[in-house]
Parts: sequence; C-alpha cells; structure tokens
Amino acid sequence: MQEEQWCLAVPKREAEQTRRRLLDEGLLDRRYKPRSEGDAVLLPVTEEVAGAVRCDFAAVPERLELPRHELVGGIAIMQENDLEAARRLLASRPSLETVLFPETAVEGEYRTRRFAVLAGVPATRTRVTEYGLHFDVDLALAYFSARLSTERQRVLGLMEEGERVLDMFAGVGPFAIALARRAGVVVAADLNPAAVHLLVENIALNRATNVVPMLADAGHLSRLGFAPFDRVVMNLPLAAAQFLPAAAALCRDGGTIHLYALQEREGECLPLIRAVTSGEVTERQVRTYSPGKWHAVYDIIVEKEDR
Ligand SMILES: C[S@@+](CC[C@H](N)C(=O)[O-])C[C@H]1O[C@@H](n2cnc3c(N)ncnc32)[C@H](O)[C@@H]1O
Repeated sequence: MQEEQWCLAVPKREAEQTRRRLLDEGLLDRRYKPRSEGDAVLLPVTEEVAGAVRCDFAAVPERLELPRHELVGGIAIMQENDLEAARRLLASRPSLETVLFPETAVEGEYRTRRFAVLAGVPATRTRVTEYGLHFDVDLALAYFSARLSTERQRVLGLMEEGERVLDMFAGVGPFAIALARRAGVVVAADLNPAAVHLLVENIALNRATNVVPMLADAGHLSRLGFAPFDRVVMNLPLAAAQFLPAAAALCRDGGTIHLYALQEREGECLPLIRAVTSGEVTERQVRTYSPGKWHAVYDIIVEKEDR
C-alpha cells in the first residue's frame, strides 16, 4: 500500500550520512521504506523539516504500528501515554533502553520537563552522538533537543577559524561544543547547576580545551568586562526582549547574534531587534513546533556606529 508522506530527496552519495543524521535527530520516519528516484534517494521524515516534499511510500508492515516518538540517544519520548505501544517500541530497536512520556510541557527557568517511564530502564540520563560529538544528557534535569543538530552545523559553517563565541544559554553544551571545533574560545553560560555539571562532563568527553563553562545568569555577563565576542548564540526562546540588549553589548561591531525564538508570525522579533541595532537581519524557520507556531532563528549583524 502506498501512502503520501513528507520526505527529503538527497543525492545518492549523501543518502547514508543524511539517513543517519535523521535517525539521530528522531526525524527519520521508520514506518516507511526509503526509495531511489533517478539520482536521488527519498528519505521519509516524521515532520515537515526544511526542504521536505510530499512523496508516496510503501509502509514497512511490521513498523506501521510503532507510535510517534522523538529519539534522544537510548531514550524514546512518546507523544501518547500508551504502555502497550511503549513496550512494542522498546522491543523494535535493540539500541533503545527507555521509553518516556512527558507529563509536563517544557517549563520553568531551566526549560525542563517531568517524565513518566513507560517502558525499559527507569532513567532519564543517556548519551547522544551528534556529528561525531558525544553529549551526556539528563532530560529531567537539563534541557536537550536533538532537533537542533542541523542548525548547530549551519552556524558552525558560517564561522571563521578562531572566533570568540558566547553561548548565553548553553545547557549541556551542544552549541558551545559543536562551535568549539572552529572557535578560538567559547564562553558557555547557564544558570541551571545540573546543566553546567553535564556541560563540564561533555567538555571533557569531547576533549574540548577551548570551552569555558560558567554557572551564571546571562544578565550578569556584560558586567564581567569580556572583550566583545564575534558571535553570540541566544537559544532561550521567549527571552529575546530581556536579553537582546545584553547580547548586543557583548557582541563586537560587525559580529553576529543568532537569536532563536518561538513565533506565530514572520518578523515577530524585528521590533525588538531594531531597538538594539540597524544591522542586516536574516530570518529563517528552523522547525515547526505546534500548529501555527514555529521555531525561528534570526541571524543579526550588529552595527554599533549609529546607536
Ligand atoms: C532552551 S535551553 C537551550 C540549551 C542549549 N543551548 C541547547 O541548545 O540545548 C535554554 C537554557 O537556558 C538556561 N537559562 C535560562 N535562563 C537563563 C539565564 N538567565 N541565564 C543563563 N541561562 C539561562 C536554561 O537553564 C536552559 O538550559
């Protein structure tokens, strides 16, 4: 039976690498079989990611019944509180250790969720591999989402060797440690002690020697007298209004701020951005979040002369 699905069409030589990345990010729709079309391979994806198109796919019969889920290392996060489906999911993949159901939305200052264990080992800690880097995460204690892995690589691709980078809301370090590959130094701050513990472990795990972890409120960073940064990452959606002036103060003239926001209409953050700089702004959709809401990133070139 053929069914219409979202998919990414990629050149054959990139297919395996892209398939693995989508699998890591929990975006590969394993209920359908990838297939070739001309020089491309069509990879079914679980949501409308950037560049996805609609195509017909044959269902893999034994996987059709698996529930929707997001993969984070050895943990699957299900959208339904369904014990029977969780057991089937756990049995479907040897690398899976635990199936969780989020009892709350992402909440609080630390942006964490509370989980119920539906199947497997009762744990919220796991190790995630992303583009050759390893991150120990604890989903109950500190925020982590595999869905931004492509975005981290995009930002890395924009960097010059030796840049000074500030990650204002670093969590367990996925942006900071990914960008450290090209940076001269990365300052990585977070106010969640558990996140900073994991950040320190992840710096060691990846043998990064140029990431400086800090347990600090981003609001205090501009008082520390840092020389200006070439690039500032702001991944705390909903906080633009509060922290954008500090980010602009910490960024050099001509440097870049990557501002992540949850929004319901294009250009929602532009008035806030225009209050701190008149520099060039590029806005793009990172991923859909819920109907009518999406995760956007604004790449902002900071111009200081005219302020
Ligand atoms: C959405 S998470 C992003 C974490 C990480 N950048 C990532 O991509 O996985 C936001 C992080 O900001 C931290 N946070 C919230 N308010 C903060 C503040 N005022 N100063 C520093 N960190 C803060 C939270 O603890 C959380 O780890």
